Amino acid sequence: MIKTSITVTAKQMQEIEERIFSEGMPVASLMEKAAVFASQKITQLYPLNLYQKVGFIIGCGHNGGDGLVIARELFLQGFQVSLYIPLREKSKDLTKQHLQYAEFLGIASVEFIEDLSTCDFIVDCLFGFGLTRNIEGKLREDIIWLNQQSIPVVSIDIPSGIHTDTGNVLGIAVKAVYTLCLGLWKVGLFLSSAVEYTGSLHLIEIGIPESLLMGEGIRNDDDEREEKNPPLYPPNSEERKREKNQTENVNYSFHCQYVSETNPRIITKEDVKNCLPLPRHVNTHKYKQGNLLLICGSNQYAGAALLAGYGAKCGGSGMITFAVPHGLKKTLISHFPWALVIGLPVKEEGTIISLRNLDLNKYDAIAFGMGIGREVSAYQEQTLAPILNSEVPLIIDADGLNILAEGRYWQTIKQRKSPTILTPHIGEFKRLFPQLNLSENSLEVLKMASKMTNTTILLKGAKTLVSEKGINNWIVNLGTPALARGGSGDVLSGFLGAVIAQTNFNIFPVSKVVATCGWLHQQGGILAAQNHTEMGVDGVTLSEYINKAVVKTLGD
Ligand SMILES: NC(=O)C1=CN([C@@H]2O[C@H](COP(=O)(O)OP(=O)(O)OC[C@H]3O[C@@H](n4cnc5c(N)ncnc54)[C@H](O)[C@@H]3O)[C@@H](O)[C@H]2O)[C@@H](O)CC1
Ligand SMILES: [K+]
Repeated sequence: MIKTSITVTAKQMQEIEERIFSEGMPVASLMEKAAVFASQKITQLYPLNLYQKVGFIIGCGHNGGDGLVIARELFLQGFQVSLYIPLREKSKDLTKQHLQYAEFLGIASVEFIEDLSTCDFIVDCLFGFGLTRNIEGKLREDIIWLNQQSIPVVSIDIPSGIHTDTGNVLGIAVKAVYTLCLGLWKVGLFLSSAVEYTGSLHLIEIGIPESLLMGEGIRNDDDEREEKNPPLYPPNSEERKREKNQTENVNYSFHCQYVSETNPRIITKEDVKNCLPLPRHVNTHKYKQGNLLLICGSNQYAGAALLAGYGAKCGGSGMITFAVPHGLKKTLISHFPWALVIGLPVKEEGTIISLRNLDLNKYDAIAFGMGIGREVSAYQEQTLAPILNSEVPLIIDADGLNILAEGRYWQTIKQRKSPTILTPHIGEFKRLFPQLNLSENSLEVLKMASKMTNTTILLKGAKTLVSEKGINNWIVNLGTPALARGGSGDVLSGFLGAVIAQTNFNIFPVSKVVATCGWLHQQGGILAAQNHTEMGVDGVTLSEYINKAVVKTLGD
């Protein structure tokens, strides 16, 4: 269902609702529907037998109107309801009407927010997508007070104070335990500045017709599934490489009158299942299952090469070759007896100084940079330059990104015909693109960066974002702080490399496969933390759980 995966801006949501209203749906009916469904969710989360006293913070717009309908429903079910209505005089007509009826029913209003201090939970209906300017004055004080209480807060549509499009905090914002988003996901909910405010996210289905969201060019999962097992090619055939690896702005997103094709989609479990290189063709062999080259490690950071190897192991590629400092060869072989290990020359400090005469084009994917050390930068002409000139899908991570940040190779990258995937965390992103201000609007900045560099960027953070050339954009709506640990990124790069090596980009857009890997990486972290706590998720454990995440996802 496209409704559960698309994200919208405030303007797009307004336009969609305007259309629904212009086609005959009364505004009050849509509000009633949204709020009644939201009230049902609230009573599931806070059943009356356990939670009797509920407070509402009611704004002047339709978010406040929703709040009054929810308050009415809960009151009629027997909850003790108190309303705090700081902007009463400015209320919109529909909100006023619901207020009048609430008062008729005898629902209590309180004068100060502090009067809600004895509530079992509070419902935040101060502002929704109509918030346009910073929250100031008394309202600001109210939200500061609210955030200091230990009373759980449920935000309706979006935590009041969060910008619907950028996720930025407009002065101050409510910290919710749950956010019940109405109808369609508001994009700001998934952006890093909003993450600590939203709590657990739930989408409330309000019956927005799918026909309004569909349009020409939608590629649905069934199309993809049919094409998933294309004819098998002889190994290393030039024809296969050309077909498989070169993508010319393939755009698999939807075209809809109201939602831009560049709006990010939430990667779903179904997307993930569909993008995995499974099931394997019965007549396959190792060179048809992806030939991955990992160029990684230094004497100082040998562990990064190992962790990339563990990540690659769970990505299932048919052949894995490590190109590492020759001093690491024995260690690598002892961990990965099934892999080929090529020793490369190093300088005294233990960093790779040349790729010797590696035939890079014979691989199906290359992952470069994990633990290579910053000193490798001095040898970039012998290391990074030939890699960028290869005609192979390429993943660049860690110190590989730090070399890129020196800025000499953007032109070469832009001209690459095969996919280039960058996997920075926020600090690396800022070093790569010092001219861009990530905190202003992280999504738009990411889109801009991937567009101007002709790359796919996976931006690591509390929520992972993926943008391919600014066109195909994805949000990974899963995350765990258990992965905030050295080595998690190396595992991801290896895993990505192994999956990318098996992917035919004529069938799946790079961005979707990258988001799939990001999703499984997080899901692996979540499952690992469930069994080992957030303290117990080291890189090796994580890699085991990525495989468990694959098994669980396929079984669900
Ligand atoms: N469009 C619709 O009819 C529907 C909207 N729904 C609800 O309506 C919400 C959007 O309603 P609105 O467009 O009325 O917007 P809001 O309820 O978010 O509030 C907008 C009001 O707040 C005022 N305002 C904005 N920033 C302010 C600030 N910093 N300080 C003080 N006042 C400020 C505006 O002047 C306006 O009066 C959604 O989030 C959702 O909860 C749902 O009921 C479903 C139907
Ligand atoms: K709200």
